[in-house]
Amino acid sequence: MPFLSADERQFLEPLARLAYCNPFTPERLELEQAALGDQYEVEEHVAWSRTAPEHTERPNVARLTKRADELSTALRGRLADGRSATSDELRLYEDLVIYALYYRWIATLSPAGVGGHKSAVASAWESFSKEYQHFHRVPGLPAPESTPEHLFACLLQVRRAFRGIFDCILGGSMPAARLRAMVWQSIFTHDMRRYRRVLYDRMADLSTLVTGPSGTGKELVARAIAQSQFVAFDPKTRSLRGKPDQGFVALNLSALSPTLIESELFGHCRGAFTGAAGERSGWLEGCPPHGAVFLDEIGELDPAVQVKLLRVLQNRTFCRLGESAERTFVGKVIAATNRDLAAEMHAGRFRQDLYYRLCSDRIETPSLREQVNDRPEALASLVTLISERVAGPEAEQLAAEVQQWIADHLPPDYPWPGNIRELEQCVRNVLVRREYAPRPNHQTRRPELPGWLAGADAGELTADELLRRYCTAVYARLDNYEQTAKRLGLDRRTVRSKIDQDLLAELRAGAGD
Ligand SMILES: Nc1ncnc2c1ncn2[C@@H]1O[C@H](COP(=O)(O)OP(=O)(O)OP(=O)(O)O)[C@@H](O)[C@H]1O
Repeated sequence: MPFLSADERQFLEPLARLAYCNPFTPERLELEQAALGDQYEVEEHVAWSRTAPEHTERPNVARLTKRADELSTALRGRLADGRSATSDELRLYEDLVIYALYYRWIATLSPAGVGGHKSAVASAWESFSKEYQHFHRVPGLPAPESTPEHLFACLLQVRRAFRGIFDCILGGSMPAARLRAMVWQSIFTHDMRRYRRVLYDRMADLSTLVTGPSGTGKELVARAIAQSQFVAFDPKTRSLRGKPDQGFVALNLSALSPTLIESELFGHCRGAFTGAAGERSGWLEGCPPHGAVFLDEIGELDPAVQVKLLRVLQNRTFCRLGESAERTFVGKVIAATNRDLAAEMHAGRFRQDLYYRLCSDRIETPSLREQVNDRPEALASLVTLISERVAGPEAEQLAAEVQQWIADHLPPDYPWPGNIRELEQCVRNVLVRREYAPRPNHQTRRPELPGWLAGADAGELTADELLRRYCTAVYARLDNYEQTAKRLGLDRRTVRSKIDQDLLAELRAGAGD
């Protein structure tokens, strides 16, 4: 008698593929349907879109997990009774156990557990490892492909990635759904089995380039990828070997001069430039193996810094400004631009070798207009989701007011040049003033450089003026002398003496823009 009945095999084969599929693609629904057969319930919403409930709350998933639980127990019993199974049947058994354990222990983790909080992770591990041993310590069963701690770390990562993408990247249109699926693929590739076996700690070698118009979530995507990187689990301390939410730093390259970019990225030693009173480590140095440095507006990077960045991507080495000692970068680079980088390369403004190095993985964020053209209701659903963030329990009423305002005042083909950022602004404006004033010639791209740096770009500033403006700009952001001094590697008194009060007032007034 075969180890698996035809009916069990019919359930297990799609389930094994389901355990490793991209949850943001329609393939997931097809596999659920194939596994459940007649029991599959057609759901009102397209389940892979953002308008659907979280997958643990879906009736089809509840049916699948119930059957997976029952079957894993039954099959374990058969193995313990000495029934022989083919290698293919054993592989299906292993995938079934992974699916069942994920839904029993990982998918139910609290947000603290998903974020890597020690006690929540430790208690999930306790239950998980017990069950894991129960299903795998069966006489005659070959050792599974992964150790329990590695599998646990991978499943926690899957959960972190799912939550990060599902919660942050909004939109119920096909382009938004495709974006979520692409972000998932950037994290795990298209082959999650290979990822679990060999790629999990090599993904930092692949840089990601995010392109798309301003305000479409490029930084959001970068953050979701960074916080979903693999973090190993240590069974001795029963904790993760790193904090998943503490490895993301973002640098806006259009707002800084080449020297300041170098200082921020690579760090500097004492005296490397005027005002560098002490030494300071840069973002590359402080980035953990599971972290990422986000380089926004990469298309505006000065050619001299492009060369140094290429070296980082090729050899993973760099030097602090003013030093010759080589240091190593262990994280991932994620870059973004709303420029056409290929055109920049053809025009000779962007290095070809750097371009190809950055393009190993590309993601394109869709404009809001693209989303609305695909599905007109996408606008209303985005307004609702944004209203939930802004007004909490009063979201429904606010969303209705905003939609009414949009219908009364904007043409149906309004282009939303500022994309989702602009829609957020519109929701907030209607909340506060009951109206929104779109700019007639809304600038979709940022100016080349902010006003406070324009003189530097033209080569008109003295080093002291540049330092004054930079100190003021960083102070305007941090609002604290101590932290500004630390960030800039200067002493507190120097920072205080450099603050330009007029510029500070100007920057503060423009902060809400
Ligand atoms: N798909 C999205 N889902 C949810 N929020 C979004 C989305 N796209 C953009 N936003 C929101 O819009 C604002 C701008 O997003 P973000 O900074 O990531 O855009 P960007 O493409 O990096 O813009 P820029 O090119 O101007 O730097 C943020 O408040 C973000 O939360």
